[in-house]
Amino acid sequence: MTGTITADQSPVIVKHTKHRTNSGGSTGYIAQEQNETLDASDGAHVLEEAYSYEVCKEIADYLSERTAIRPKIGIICGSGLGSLADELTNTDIFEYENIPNFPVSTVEGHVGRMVFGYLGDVPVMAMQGRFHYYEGYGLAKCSMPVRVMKLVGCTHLIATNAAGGLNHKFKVGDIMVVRDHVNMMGFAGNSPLQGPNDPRFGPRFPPMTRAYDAHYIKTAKKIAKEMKIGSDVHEGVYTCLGGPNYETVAELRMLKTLGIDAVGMSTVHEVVTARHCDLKVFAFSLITNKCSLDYDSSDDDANHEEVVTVGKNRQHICAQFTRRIVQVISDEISNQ
Ligand SMILES: O=P(O)(O)O[C@@H]1C[C@H](O)[C@@H](CO)O1
Ligand SMILES: Nc1nc2[nH]cnc2c(=O)[nH]1
Repeated sequence: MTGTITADQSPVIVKHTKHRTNSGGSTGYIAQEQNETLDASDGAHVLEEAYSYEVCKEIADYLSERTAIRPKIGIICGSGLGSLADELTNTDIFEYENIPNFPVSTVEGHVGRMVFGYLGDVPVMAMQGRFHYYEGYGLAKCSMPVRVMKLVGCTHLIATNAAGGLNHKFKVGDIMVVRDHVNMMGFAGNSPLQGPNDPRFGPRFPPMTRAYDAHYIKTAKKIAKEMKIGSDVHEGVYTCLGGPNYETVAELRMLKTLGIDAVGMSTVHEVVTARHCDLKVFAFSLITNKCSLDYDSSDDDANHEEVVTVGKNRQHICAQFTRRIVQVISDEISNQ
């Protein structure tokens, strides 16, 4: 049975409230409609969009009240990888536009719906479409669904993305299991955790040294061998840039020098948010294009059509890979 939950079943509409964090008297942790720039006399501070614990809880409750599926694993489908969610059975589907306070997906290859269902026999919730900074959403808004997953009851996040390969060993269509990330946007002072901290989600200063669960990295490589795709599956370091433009040759050379194996426009802030609220994380990149480190190779400019096409071509293998990891995680959760 597949159910699509429509807007008319939605009594819960929570209005975002504009709020200045320096106005005193409250936590300053209230959802905002849009970025609000305070002038110099107000402290010359630009506020990010933030969703309060209460608003995230309302979204989580909205979903949980409309499905009987109780997932422990949340999945984010990357560009061209949305068909992962099409593999789910017995689904309850929520269009983003019908979920109170949810943003909408504006990128081709991101359908824009939250799908609850079963991958094999494991209940999961999957975002068929994520939110990117370049769409005009702040990082807190891009990552808000991760907190919703936590409040729905998830203990694990699987994040997938399409990325450009910098490591010369990577071929188009390969999978890079994310070993670690470099938070370039964080270096520039942009974090999904910016603003007042709500300890119900997690601590003010969360560690990131073990952001990607080493056990699942090992498990994924074992699964790859069992699937006889061991030589197509690598381990590496991912970084997210703001986009939407792809990188210059000089930027790519710099990233490679920094030890980065794949570059994209997502995932890092979702993982920071997930670790803040103590979700275990597994992530992988589908290498959809090789990054040009050479000015003469003008025929291999990155483009989104190629990204989505490679995603579609590799959807079957990515879905199988994900399904097997989900099964292992689920077995381990049951045996705890
Ligand atoms: O959502 P992901 O990170 O998979 O999408 C990547 C980054 C950009 O959104 C897009 C560029 O082609 O693909
Ligand atoms: N930033 C970035 N994102 C991507 N997503 C897919 N390919 C790429 C790429 O080459 N660069």
